[in-house]
Amino acid sequence: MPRTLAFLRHGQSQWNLENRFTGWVDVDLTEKGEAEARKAGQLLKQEGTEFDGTFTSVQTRAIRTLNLALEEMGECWLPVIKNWRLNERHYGALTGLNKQETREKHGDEQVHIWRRSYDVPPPPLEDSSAFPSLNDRRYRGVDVPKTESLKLCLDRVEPYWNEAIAPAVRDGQNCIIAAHGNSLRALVKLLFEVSDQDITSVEIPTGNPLLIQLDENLKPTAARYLDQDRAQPLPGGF
Ligand SMILES: O=C(O)[C@H](O)COP(=O)(O)O
Repeated sequence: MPRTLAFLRHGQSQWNLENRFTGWVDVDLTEKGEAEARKAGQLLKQEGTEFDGTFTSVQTRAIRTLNLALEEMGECWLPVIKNWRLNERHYGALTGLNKQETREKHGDEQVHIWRRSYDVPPPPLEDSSAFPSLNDRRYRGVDVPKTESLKLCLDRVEPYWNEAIAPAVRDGQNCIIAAHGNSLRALVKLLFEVSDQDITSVEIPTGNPLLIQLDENLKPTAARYLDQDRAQPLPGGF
């Protein structure tokens, strides 16, 4: 029995608009981001897939994107499971900084390494940072990272895939995963078996559902973005 997964990156956030490194800071969607989320819901509805379950992070921008999409789909009743392991990659000491100003200060190459290399994390967030997550009660009992490369992000996403999402999919459920640019890149790397090198050029557009068909071994057999005008190249020849 084929299974369908929909990966949905949250719509534009306030700090996407301001071009700031966001990571674990809980910024909300802009009006454009809300519209992107609704459009994603319309596209998912047109597609006609019957979804059984949904997963998201504990960050407002992903949760609201999912809720707005489900509202458009007329499927607000679907179960939603939230887990910090689907959060955005932690941007360490870059958190809150403007991406262009950071390029001007450290150079394009260094910033590209921080943003897209597989295993080079940005410098750690300092304890004096204005953006601590440590005391946030949603992270009680969580070993809150001080920085993460994509590899470190995958290291905490993968157990959640194995323990929560994969069993549901194996069970025959079609699932939506509403998350973030880098936690979804981590899942794309895992599912499509993308090399450490090739994952550096994978970009996932905001609010554009990526529909993936999986076989019984959870190997992708087809994948496409529902909004083809805003699609990005996919790994694995899809
Ligand atoms: O956390 C962020 O700043 C964004 O959500 C993802 O940013 P990136 O494209 O710079 O990795």
